[in-house]
Amino acid sequence: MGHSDPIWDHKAAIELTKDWNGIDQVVLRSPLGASVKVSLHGGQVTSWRNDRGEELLFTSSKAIFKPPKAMRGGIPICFPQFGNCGSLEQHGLARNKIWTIDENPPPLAPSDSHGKSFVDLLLKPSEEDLKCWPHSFELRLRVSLAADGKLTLTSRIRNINGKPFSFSFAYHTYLSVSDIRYVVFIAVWLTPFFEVRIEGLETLDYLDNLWQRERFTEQGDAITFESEVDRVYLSSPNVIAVLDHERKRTYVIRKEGLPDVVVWNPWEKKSKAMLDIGDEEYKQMICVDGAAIEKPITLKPGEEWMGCLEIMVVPSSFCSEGLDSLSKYL
Ligand SMILES: O=P(O)(O)OC[C@H]1O[C@@H](O)[C@H](O)[C@@H](O)[C@@H]1O
Repeated sequence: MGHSDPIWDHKAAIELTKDWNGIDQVVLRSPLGASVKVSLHGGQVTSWRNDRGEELLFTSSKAIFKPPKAMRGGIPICFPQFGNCGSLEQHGLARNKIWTIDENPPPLAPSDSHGKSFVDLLLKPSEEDLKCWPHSFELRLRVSLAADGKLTLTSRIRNINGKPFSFSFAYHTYLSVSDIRYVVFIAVWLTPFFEVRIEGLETLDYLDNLWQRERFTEQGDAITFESEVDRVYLSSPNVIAVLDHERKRTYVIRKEGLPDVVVWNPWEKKSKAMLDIGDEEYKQMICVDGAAIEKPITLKPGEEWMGCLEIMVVPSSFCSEGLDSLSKYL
């Protein structure tokens, strides 16, 4: 755990508390009052607030905060499997395990900690895990909060010894948005625009989980929401944006080592069938995950992979500044 700015009070920046289940969680704070909560259950970020105290991640009011299942919201980590593409439990084992705090992590680039509050977590397989997935790995996660409120998650996966292994990975990021169904009419153009849209995935190929992972090509301008969506966009640009006109804010997302983007919203029928999400809550959330799914990552003994996700929230007008311009906030 650390904070690299000696002027900022270390104790105020990082606090170890218990979550609702009595499981350890780490609270990171920025000098201006932004905060992040990370539970040792799953290494899951469960809250990210800006300096006005507004929650930026979605958590279901019906979320079940009880191990061994991950709670519905925040940023669960999917590893070593995404979805049900494999023999493991849905989305792999990492999100359902108790992680530890890594007091002595191998160094990262100075930019990963400079001016930030951060914590390093570690997951190693138990004997039980090795029976389901017989690979010696170390999964390290650094969660950091910058002074300007930017959230960064850096994961490193190392093959400790033995045989090569392959895995998929995703930061299953639940963003909190205004009603995704809303349409606004701009008087000048008289064209309907959705209040919430994703930019950066136009013209990409995607695998549609609602069509047995068949491959399609995105035709629309920006991605908007009118029904259930469950897609893996392939080989996307490293910066994408989620615009929320109603709340006048844009999530700018940059990823490294994570070529794919999962976009998921369960919509009405599926939400009603799920125990841990309110019937109407699908309107207030979208999952936009930085992921490596289509081409699993393979590590030989001793090799390490790194996947990083940065999210910044910036005030926005209705018209996007364009992704190149938005990148300057990261
Ligand atoms: O209910 P879970 O296991 O958290 O998964 C939620 C959803 O996660 C998405 O990422 C998957 O693409 C969906 O198919 C899945 O339904």
